[in-house]
Amino acid sequence: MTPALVLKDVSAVYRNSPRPVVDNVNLQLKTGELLAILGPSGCGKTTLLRVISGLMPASGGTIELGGTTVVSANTNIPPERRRIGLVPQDAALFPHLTVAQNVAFGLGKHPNKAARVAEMLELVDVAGLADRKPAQLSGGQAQRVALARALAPNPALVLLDEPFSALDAALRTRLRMDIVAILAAANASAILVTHDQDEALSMAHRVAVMNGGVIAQCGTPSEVYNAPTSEWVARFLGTCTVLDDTLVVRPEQVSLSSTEESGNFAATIRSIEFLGHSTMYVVERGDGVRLSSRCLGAPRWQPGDTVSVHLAADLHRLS
Ligand SMILES: Nc1ncnc2c1ncn2[C@@H]1O[C@H](COP(=O)(O)OP(=O)(O)OP(=O)(O)O)[C@@H](O)[C@H]1O
Repeated sequence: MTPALVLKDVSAVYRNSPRPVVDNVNLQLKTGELLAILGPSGCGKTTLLRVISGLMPASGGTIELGGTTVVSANTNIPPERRRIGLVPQDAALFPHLTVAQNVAFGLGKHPNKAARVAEMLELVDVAGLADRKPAQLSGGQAQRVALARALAPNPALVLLDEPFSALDAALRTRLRMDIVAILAAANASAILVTHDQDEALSMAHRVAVMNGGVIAQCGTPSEVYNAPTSEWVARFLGTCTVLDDTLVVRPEQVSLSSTEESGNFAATIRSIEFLGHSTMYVVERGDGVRLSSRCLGAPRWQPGDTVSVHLAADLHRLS
C-alpha cells in the first residue's frame, strides 16, 4: 500500500541560521498511522511541519504525499494543493464565523456541505454547539472544532502542532484519548508535534525523537522508551540513570525493601517525593551512584534510612 507520507533527506534552513534547522530527515507514515514528532524546544519540529505543509520551502530532499511528489529539486506544490489539514496550538478558529461555518470553511463546493459539517461535528462530539461563535467555546471544545475543520475536506494528512499546549493538565489528558479515537474513526494519517513525552508515548503508533534538527530515533513508544539507541534519547524520554555508561535504569526498574535479599545491594535514601499514586525515592549506593526508584503508594522510608535495592533483570544496554 502507498505510504501516506514519505520524507527523503529533507532539510530546511532559515536565511540567517548558520546550519540547517531540519537536517536530512527521513520518515515514512502509513495510512491511518499517528506519528509523534517529539523533541525539546527549538529542535526543529515546527519547522519540519511548515516544510511538510508547504509554508516553508525545503532546502533539500523530497516529500511524497499519498504517492504524489509535492517537494523535490524541481517541484514545490503550494500548500493549498497538498490536501493537508492543520490543527494549530490555539485552534485559530475564525472568530466571526460560527462553529458550523468554521468547519464548512474548507469544503468549497462540496456537494453535501451541510451533511459533511454535521457528520464532522458529530465525530468530534460538539454537535450541540454548531451555532456558537468561537468566543463561546471552552479551550477543549475549540480544539475539537479545529480538528473537525481540519478533517472535513478528507485530507491526505493531518498535522497537529502542540494541540494541547493551551489546555490545563486534566483536560489535556482527557482530550488525548478522544483525539486518538477521532483520528482512528476518520482513518486519518496524522503527525502530532509535541515536546511532552507522556503525550507522544500515550497517543502515537510511532514516535520520532528529534534533537538538533535530526531524528535521533524512530520507533514504537515501547521501543523508544525501553530500548533507546542513545543516552540522550534515554534521558529525554524520562528519568533514568545510566550505569557504567551502558545500562539504562528507569525508576520503575528499581525496587526497594527493608530486608536484605541475595543479588540486592544496600543504599541510603537521599530524597523522597510523594506523587499521590506513587513515591519517587533517590537512593545512593556505597560508591556514590544515585538511582531513582518509583514505588506505589505513600512513603515507607525516611531520608537517611538504609534499604535493600533490587534492579530488574531486563535492563536495556546501550550499544
Ligand atoms: N523565522 C525564523 N528565522 C530564523 N530562525 C528561526 C525562525 N524560526 C525558528 N527559527 C530557529 O529554528 C530553530 C527551530 O525552531 P522550531 O520552531 O522549528 O523549533 P521547535 O522544535 O518547534 O520549538 P518549540 O517546541 O519551542 O516550538 C530554533 O533554533 C529557532 O530559533
